[in-house]
Amino acid sequence: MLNVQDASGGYGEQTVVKNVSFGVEQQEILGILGPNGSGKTTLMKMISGILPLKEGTITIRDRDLSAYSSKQLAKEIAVLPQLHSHAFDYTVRETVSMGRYPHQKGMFAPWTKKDEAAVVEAMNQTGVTEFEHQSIQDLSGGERQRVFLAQALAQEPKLLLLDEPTNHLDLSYQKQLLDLLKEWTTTHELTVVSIFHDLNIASLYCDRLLLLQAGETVRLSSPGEVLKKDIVEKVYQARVEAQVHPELPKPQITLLPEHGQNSRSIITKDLFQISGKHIALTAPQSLKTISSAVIGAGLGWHRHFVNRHVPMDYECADSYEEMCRYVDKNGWNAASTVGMMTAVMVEDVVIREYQQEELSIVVAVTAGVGNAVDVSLAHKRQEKQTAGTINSWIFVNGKLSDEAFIQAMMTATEAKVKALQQLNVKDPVTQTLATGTSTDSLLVAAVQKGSYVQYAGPITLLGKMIGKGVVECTVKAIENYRKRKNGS
Ligand SMILES: Nc1ncnc2c1ncn2[C@@H]1O[C@H](COP(=O)(O)OP(=O)(O)OP(=O)(O)O)[C@@H](O)[C@H]1O
Repeated sequence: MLNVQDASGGYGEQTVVKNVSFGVEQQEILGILGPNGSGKTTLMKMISGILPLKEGTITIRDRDLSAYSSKQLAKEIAVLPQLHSHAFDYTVRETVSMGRYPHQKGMFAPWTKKDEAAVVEAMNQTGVTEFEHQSIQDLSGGERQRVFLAQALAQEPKLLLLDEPTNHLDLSYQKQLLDLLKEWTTTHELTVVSIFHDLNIASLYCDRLLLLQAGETVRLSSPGEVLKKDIVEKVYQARVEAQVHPELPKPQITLLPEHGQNSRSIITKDLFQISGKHIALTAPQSLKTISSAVIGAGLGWHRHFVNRHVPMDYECADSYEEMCRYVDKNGWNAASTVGMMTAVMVEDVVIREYQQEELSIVVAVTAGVGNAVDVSLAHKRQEKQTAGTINSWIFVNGKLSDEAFIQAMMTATEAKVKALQQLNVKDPVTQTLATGTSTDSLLVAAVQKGSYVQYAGPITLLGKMIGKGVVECTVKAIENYRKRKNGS
């Protein structure tokens, strides 16, 4: 559709865009990214024919840009420039109707049914029909932006050039506008080239990205290949992290500000509060967590940690909601709490501290083995899940990588199995060695300050402490449980 070959351009003597080459397929969305002043708008001006090339060629449908008359070009390309505050005193309908100009034959050409249909569709699709008879001067920035998009769409272009289209739009209209463009690429065979400052929006909606720096191409590829931590950090001169999107295989860039959580918070045994109803810990600052808890599960940042006693026959249609209510009622905020449940007596918890070199951890375990399970034979069992019994918490006074968080979960799980072996705990149904209970839960939480921990497998510094700590605490917690059972 569009082909840019070795294109250079700029203003007067100054060459701003240098030797840029790329092609855009029909129905593709190409995003142009780059820091302020990197030449994005200049390149757009070159593509739309406003700014002549100093070198190279640009073709649209294999025909050189210079071979098109301005009216012919307007039938192919529509441009939505960056929104400016000034606007003429036209109504919304008049403004959108101007988009039909390239399709009209002569000054006094009749307004055709096709013109009317294109204007109505464009206004409907962009949600501006309700303002149809209002002056665009009376609209908000976001509403005006949608009117100019409607004008561009009414033009029925094959190629749409956009400069920061989501500027001024709230989240909902950003999504609507970009969903609409994506849809038009298939329904109207539209091709889109758009400048973006928001890297994450560009990642979500663009098929490919062109990243510019000082007028030159840094990279031209899929979002996954362009939005890499090292590339973005170098080009934008900012600390970032590239993370996964929860639903799509598209990277999302998160800024890492220079201000972090200030003081270095250390988790110690003294922070635990144990009552007959629960074990609770409120950290001085939020901790990064990974857990399989009832609330606050998965990856997150949490400040409150609760392991709550529930009766053996606890049954609730929505234990998540019920647990949130319990946590809120007790004065913690459910959104910042990792909450677990256990049927064992919480007074029997075992909490111990471990330290090696610069690194320290606190392990807390509540354990009961009434519903112990041999995972290898669990497929033979039919009974329902009951409240969790072996709940393990591991607090790390260090900074963990993502790998370390996951390896810490694995190491802790292996250690728990070892504790059950040591005590010869059996699955009461199969009479084979148990590997856990039916609903065990695990938390790894880290202060994310101090010693950096890249790995947490069994023979790493952290892994060794987790291995020793979880085995010792689990064994002791099961002994406490057995003592109470035999004693009662
Ligand atoms: N009309 C002009 N005359 C002279 N120089 C210009 C003109 N327009 C832009 N420039 C210069 O060209 C360079 C690139 O500007 P351009 O607007 O293309 O950057 P950009 O990547 O779109 O920036 P931004 O993200 O800030 O919109 C800048 O150094 C700018 O000062």
